[in-house]
Amino acid sequence: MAQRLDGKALAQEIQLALAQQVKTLTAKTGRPPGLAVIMVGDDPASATYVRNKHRACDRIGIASYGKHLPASTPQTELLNYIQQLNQDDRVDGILLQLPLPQDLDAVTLLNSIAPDKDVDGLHPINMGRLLRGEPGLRSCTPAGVMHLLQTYDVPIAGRHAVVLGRSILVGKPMALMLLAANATVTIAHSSTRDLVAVTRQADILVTAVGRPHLITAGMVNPGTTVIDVGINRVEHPNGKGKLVGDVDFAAVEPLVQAITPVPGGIGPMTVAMLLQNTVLSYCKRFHIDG
Ligand SMILES: Nc1nc2c(c(=O)[nH]1)N[C@@H](CN(C=O)c1ccc(C(=O)N[C@@H](CCC(=O)O)C(=O)O)cc1)CN2
Repeated sequence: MAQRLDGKALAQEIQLALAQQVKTLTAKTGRPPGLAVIMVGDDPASATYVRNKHRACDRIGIASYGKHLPASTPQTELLNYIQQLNQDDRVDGILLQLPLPQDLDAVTLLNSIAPDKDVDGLHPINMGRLLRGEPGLRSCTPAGVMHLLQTYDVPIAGRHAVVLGRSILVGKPMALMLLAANATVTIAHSSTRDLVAVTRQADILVTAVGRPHLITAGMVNPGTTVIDVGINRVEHPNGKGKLVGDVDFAAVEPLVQAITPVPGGIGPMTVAMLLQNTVLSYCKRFHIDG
């Protein structure tokens, strides 16, 4: 049976350590780190994630700012609000919760966040730094995957990592982070031919597609570490919703080296990395070693 990589437990450990660090830092500087989360519209899943982010901030002593705005909010109003937050000295991190309502231009809005407050790591400057192997704020989900792999001593250097999905939020930065850790990286996507042949070669398989049961027993090998980034809500026969990843967990778990569950895997690590990025950004602004 595979080793379960417990993201929930690791995220709790990280938050505990951050709480201690934030306490010391706040006593030193006289103000806590600040995070502004902007949510636009009423997507119920996003509302849950944003609420969880505020709660996590409260738990570890980060001050929460930000707003919940109606879906009808004009682009210019949002741009002005982001500018205000860019200039607000209490705010070290700004995050625009995705997805946005269709009428808004997410790229322009994300690009208007000051790069040194971009705790989501999605600004072209931070993406460029990742591409060039320079220090900078890293996207939270792939950073969480790397942290989990490193904590569980999963070998990366020289191994074949297959990343399924090519989004800006996960797939592309994930591939770059694995490459920076000296993996041989393949990015597979909807046009990849013979996907099974590709995934079967993976020492590390990261799937971030958003399709339940995409990864089946025939797509892995006994040495594979499977990282499931998918978060899909499916109907359970009892009528209640259930959260599943991209992997057919019951079928794949007995066949592989290690695997992350959903829930309890990469989701909680994403929030832990967001808090860590906020503290990093704060330390940088105060010229303190983080
Ligand atoms: N601006 C961003 N938007 C979005 C991001 C992001 O990183 N930046 N990621 C996702 C949503 N997300 C964080 O925002 C997120 C998703 C899931 C979880 C999580 O902890 N999931 C739990 C289950 C929670 C539940 O029951 O619903 C788990 O997997 O165990 C945290 C954060 C899209 N948008």
